[in-house]
Amino acid sequence: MATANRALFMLFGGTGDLALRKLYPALFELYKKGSIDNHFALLGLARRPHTDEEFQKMVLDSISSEADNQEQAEEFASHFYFRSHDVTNVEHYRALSKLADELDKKYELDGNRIFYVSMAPRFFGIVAKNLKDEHVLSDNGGFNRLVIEKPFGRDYDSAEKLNNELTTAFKEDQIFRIDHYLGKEMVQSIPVIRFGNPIIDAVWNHNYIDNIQITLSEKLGVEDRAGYYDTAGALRDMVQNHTMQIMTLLAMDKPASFVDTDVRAAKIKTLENMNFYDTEGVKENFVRGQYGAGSGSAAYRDEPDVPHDSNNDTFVAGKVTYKLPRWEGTPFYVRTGKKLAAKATRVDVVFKKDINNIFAKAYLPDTLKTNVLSILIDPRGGITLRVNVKDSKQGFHTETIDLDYLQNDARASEVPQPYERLFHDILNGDHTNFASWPEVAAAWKYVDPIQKYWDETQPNFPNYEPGSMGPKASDELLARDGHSWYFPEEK
Ligand SMILES: NC(=O)C1=CN([C@@H]2O[C@H](COP(=O)(O)OP(=O)(O)OC[C@H]3O[C@@H](n4cnc5c(N)ncnc54)[C@H](OP(=O)(O)O)[C@@H]3O)[C@@H](O)[C@H]2O)C=CC1
Ligand SMILES: O=C1O[C@H](COP(=O)(O)O)[C@@H](O)[C@H](O)[C@H]1O
Repeated sequence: MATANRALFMLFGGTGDLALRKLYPALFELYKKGSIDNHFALLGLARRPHTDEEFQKMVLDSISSEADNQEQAEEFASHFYFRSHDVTNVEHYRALSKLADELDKKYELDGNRIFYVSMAPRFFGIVAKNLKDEHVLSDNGGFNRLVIEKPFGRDYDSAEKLNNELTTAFKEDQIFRIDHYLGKEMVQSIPVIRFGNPIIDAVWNHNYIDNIQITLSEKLGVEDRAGYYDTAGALRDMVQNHTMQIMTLLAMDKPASFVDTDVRAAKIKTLENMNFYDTEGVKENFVRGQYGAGSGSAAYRDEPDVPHDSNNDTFVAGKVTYKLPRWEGTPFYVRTGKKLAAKATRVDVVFKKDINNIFAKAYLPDTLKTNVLSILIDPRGGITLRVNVKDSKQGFHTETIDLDYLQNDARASEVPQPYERLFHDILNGDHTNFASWPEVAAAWKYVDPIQKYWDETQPNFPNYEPGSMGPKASDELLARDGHSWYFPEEK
């Protein structure tokens, strides 16, 4: 049985989509597992008024598919309180402090407070400042932790400004920047696959690895999020954060230990050692795309709330290289986009082929293929290793087989959702699965010149069909190096 943690959660944006769809179900899972028990309370905050009872009803509805015991669900929901609160109104914070003290006393929370800001990013800084200035932070020996949703800025300058605002009120070790991909089971498995297996650890370098491919592809389009997405685009929405975090876990040198400070140090070194591109580099190494219409599906420019002349990117592919000796000459290809052929988050590690192929000399055609280690993240976790074997026919020929591990239904249903894992880490004060400021800063410094060049040049959009794997330029990017995307695999 896990040790229960005590805390008061203050959720700014407590009636919002994220809170109701993801955060309350995640907390309920922790409650069912005993990671939080009767010593917790959650104060939901938003402008429109609701009674505690109405709010508890919203919470009950939001956890209905996780609840197999109504009594337990109601007991959980009874820990939820609501206050109408405008985050821009300083006076509203004064009442919060008193209420927090009362809840602290009622539930014996040891003064532990978690401030979760789940609202539009323009409010992140002001909430942090007001919490500090209006003395809502606990001062009786408990912890104060600030959780910030994405996006963390829209370029380096805005991210730095936001970070300065946050750090006038909270110290770096009190800030948890959410990247929900870091809460995914198979993303967290990457360091174990690499450093927990000597046979993999030993070959994880440019001597053996030809290239690494990272794909975050979605079947869905922009849906109803054009207001945000059309001002962001795939580069900001998916590359600066999720893709870079996955790539960093793949590229980092072995941390001194797996405690959060050591993991962060290894990640920071990796991010700061990417080869940052100038304009020529961007032109050569990054391509963008936007989906057009096709097979009954609307073009991006015809989606609700998208301007008809939008040049926003719904697809990005790029080639990333490092200054690290481990990766000399080994490119990392990344790709992400909407309205693609499949929902697939995966890593394909393509190994070098043995140049001294003794079989080719003796037995005619060279049918050996490269070894490929695939780490499957979504929709189903798994690992596949492509290896060469002798086929079963007369004579001596080779074929490839896949050594496959795919989570079965039972295992998949046990896997905690990302927000459940991340809440667990926040309660335990573990920063391993959260981005530190230097990581965020380096990622923005990498992405900014790409975005700048794209903002200054006219793309030829739309340039890919829904249901494809993006524009032709994405394939050409790899073809230039004599490579091709491994996924979807040719069978
Ligand atoms: N929804 C999602 O799937 C995802 C969301 N995110 C991030 O999570 C955050 C929240 O997103 P989401 O839940 O979708 O947003 P919503 O628009 O659904 O919710 C916003 C919440 O903030 C409240 N709010 C708005 N203005 C104020 C104010 N001035 N003072 C107090 N409360 C206010 C709203 O209630 P009221 O209007 O009553 O004040 C509502 O509860 C964003 O940073 C987003 O980028 C990240 C990944 C996925
Ligand atoms: O952060 C985001 O992620 C989702 C994709 O997340 P996933 O867990 O379903 O892979 C993406 O659709 C969204 O645009 C982006 O903001």
